[in-house]
Amino acid sequence: MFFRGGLVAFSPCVRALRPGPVAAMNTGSFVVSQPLNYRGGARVEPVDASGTEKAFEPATGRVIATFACSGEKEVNLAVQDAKAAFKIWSQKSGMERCRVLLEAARIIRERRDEIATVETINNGKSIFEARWDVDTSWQCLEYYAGLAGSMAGEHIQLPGGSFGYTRREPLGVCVGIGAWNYPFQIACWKSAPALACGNAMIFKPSPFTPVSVLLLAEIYTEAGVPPGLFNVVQGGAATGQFLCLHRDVAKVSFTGSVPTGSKIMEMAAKGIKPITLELGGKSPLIIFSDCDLENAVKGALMANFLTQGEVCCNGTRVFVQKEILEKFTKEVVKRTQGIKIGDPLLEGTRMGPLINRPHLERVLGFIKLAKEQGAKVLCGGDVYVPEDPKLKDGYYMRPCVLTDCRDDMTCVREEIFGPVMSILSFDTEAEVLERANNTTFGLAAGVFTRDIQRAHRVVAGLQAGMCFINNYNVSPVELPFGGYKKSGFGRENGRVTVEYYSQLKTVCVEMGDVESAF
Ligand SMILES: NC(=O)c1ccc[n+]([C@@H]2O[C@H](COP(=O)([O-])OP(=O)(O)OC[C@H]3O[C@@H](n4cnc5c(N)ncnc54)[C@H](O)[C@@H]3O)[C@@H](O)[C@H]2O)c1
Ligand SMILES: NCCCC=O
Repeated sequence: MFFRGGLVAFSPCVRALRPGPVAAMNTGSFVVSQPLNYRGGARVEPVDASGTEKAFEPATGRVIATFACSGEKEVNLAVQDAKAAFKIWSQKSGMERCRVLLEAARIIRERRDEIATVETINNGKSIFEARWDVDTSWQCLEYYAGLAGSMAGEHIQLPGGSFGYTRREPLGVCVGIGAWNYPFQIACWKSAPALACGNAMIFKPSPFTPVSVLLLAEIYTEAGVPPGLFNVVQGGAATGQFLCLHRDVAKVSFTGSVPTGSKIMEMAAKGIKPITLELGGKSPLIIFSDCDLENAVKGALMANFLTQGEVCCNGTRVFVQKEILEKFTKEVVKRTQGIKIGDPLLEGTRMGPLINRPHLERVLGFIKLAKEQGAKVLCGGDVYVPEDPKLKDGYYMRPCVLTDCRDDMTCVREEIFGPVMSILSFDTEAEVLERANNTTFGLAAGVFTRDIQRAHRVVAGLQAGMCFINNYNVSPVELPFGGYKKSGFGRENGRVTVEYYSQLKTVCVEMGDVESAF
């Protein structure tokens, strides 16, 4: 059996993890005992290893899995299997691929609570949020299933009855490398367009969150992809390097930090491989005094506190126009203090633990430095110890609101990746636009105003790939997502992502005689 322990303690619509009887998915009892690599349509132990890793349950600090990091031989086998599956899959029509992806989306929907529960246990985000992540995952599969049947080239008429046409062809074996904050969603956002375009994929999750992607691998198999089309290798930097440097890997799509993104780019350059980089951010959220205050406050909390603030596109630099600074800040603090922290599997919880102890300490370090640099803590920013004794070793903190912030402070310049909102005040539109853009990042940005002309004018001036007007951190899969500047390039979601997982072949057809120069 895959998951050991007692009985499932959630809604009756949840099925047991297959294969095997009912799984233990309570906080404090979940353990993974089956292999976490997936190759050729089945779970396997890697044939060689470059060390081992432990995965934790952030809510309790318990180890839930110990696994081997895949070595070069295992990576070679995964590539070999993916190449074999690619031969079959790339020959299927778009409609055939569409049907398989739709079936996978259906199974994800059916297993929504089970997947969300696994994600919550391994990542720490609340079950309430994890269900949203699962929804944006199956929606992504449905979206690209819909596009698969209509991927086509062009026909171009040439002189004398000759013509040309283009074929949109897959790239081959693509590699997906994921971060730990949205493990299941990231795997879906990469694999759905890759598979829809006819590619195979090898996915390497973060070693902090190795578990939920196995459910996706099993679901793809159940839905009917050829064995080897979607493989999982576990490991950290060394395993990632084997993948990126492999001569038979055609493309790498990476989600993670800027320093790692830069290394991926160097490795890809060696093989002239196309890459997609979804990197970090320090995004601005601009609140004008004519906004709907209630919505702006809700937007600011959405922009800062989802997944314990561990969200790449968070709007952590909250610029508030002076006239409403006091009123806005008071309301934000009141609502932040009301966020229910605790066991992430409880229905009422809205903030769980951070991913691990070192990261918690890093986030607390940012807050300490912010105070030293002159910021004022209006609420939170300290360790939280839940009353439930089983949670005492978890990595909880109270969400923090900082004020009296200046643009030169570390908390305003660097990505904290924790529940820390920095409030800054401004006077004019021109001023705030300049300050908002004064960053090396460019992932996202938000504007709250009732003035429709201003909203579009400001958004046009913002140097960010994903801009929100009068909302923040919603993820419709129909819209392209990705960054400007050091936040990366390439896009996930939306129609454009087909371009990043396919290549165009031009065919020139002569209907007459060759006109030779010789
Ligand atoms: N833009 C986005 O869509 C997006 C989404 C989620 C997270 N992020 C960013 O990710 C960061 C947090 O994630 P993280 O801590 O997992 O990032 P990270 O860069 O430390 O690791 C990301 C992944 O890269 C792998 N890796 C590390 N070194 C590697 C190497 N040398 N070669 C190949 N692979 C390597 C890791 O094992 C992991 O799977 C934040 O900066 C966040 O903003 C961005
Ligand atoms: N829901 C999108 C989040 C991606 C960044 O972390």
